[in-house]
Amino acid sequence: MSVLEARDIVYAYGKGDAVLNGVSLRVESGERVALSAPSGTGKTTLARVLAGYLAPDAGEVLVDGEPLPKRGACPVQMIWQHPEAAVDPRMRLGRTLSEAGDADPSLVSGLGIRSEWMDRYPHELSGGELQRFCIARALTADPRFLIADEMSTMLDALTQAQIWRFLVSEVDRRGIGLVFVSHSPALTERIATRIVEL
Ligand SMILES: Nc1ncnc2c1ncn2[C@@H]1O[C@H](COP(=O)(O)OP(=O)(O)OP(=O)(O)O)[C@@H](O)[C@H]1O
Repeated sequence: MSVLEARDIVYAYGKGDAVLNGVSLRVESGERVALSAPSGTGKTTLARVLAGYLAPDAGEVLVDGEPLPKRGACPVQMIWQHPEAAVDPRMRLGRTLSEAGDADPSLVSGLGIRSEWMDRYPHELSGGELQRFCIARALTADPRFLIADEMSTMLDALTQAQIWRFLVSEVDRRGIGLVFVSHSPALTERIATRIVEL
């Protein structure tokens, strides 16, 4: 079992007021935790801190008691709201995916990724198709925790349902801890094993 801990996180953008002011969170493998708070209160900021994209001004993020590694695959992977901003626009998707390692064929097929998409560039795919690649990449990195920040907000209802169904079965099967942000109470209710109010 793994534990993701955020301890007394303080974060301010630039010289502004702290967006996060002493936030702590503990998530165990197998949990699916929804972060809930009104708009603008720092859910996305916390997600970025948890995945190591932002360094906190104070406090620490630990996985099994260790800080996130500075090099190599991060045990905390993030899935972003806007997949087009999360991939290199000049790289074919097959190469983007392989950068995380050799993707398991069952992962690729389970996410409905078609083989002909591998040779395409990001602008040649829809947002939903691209998000499938981002999820495949995050899972191929073999994370212990996954942070999903409004990952399906931009997608149609059918794609949203497909992607979530697959992701939940995959994190449960692998014992990955999931932290997610969603503005949909129905989705939160269905997916979360625990809701944390920031
Ligand atoms: N890059 C940035 N530079 C300066 N301020 C920022 C930046 N990103 C976010 N903020 C500010 O930090 C605060 C928290 O933003 P954040 O996106 O983390 O909130 P959120 O809870 O995820 O909001 P929402 O639910 O609307 O997505 C907001 O006041 C926002 O304006």
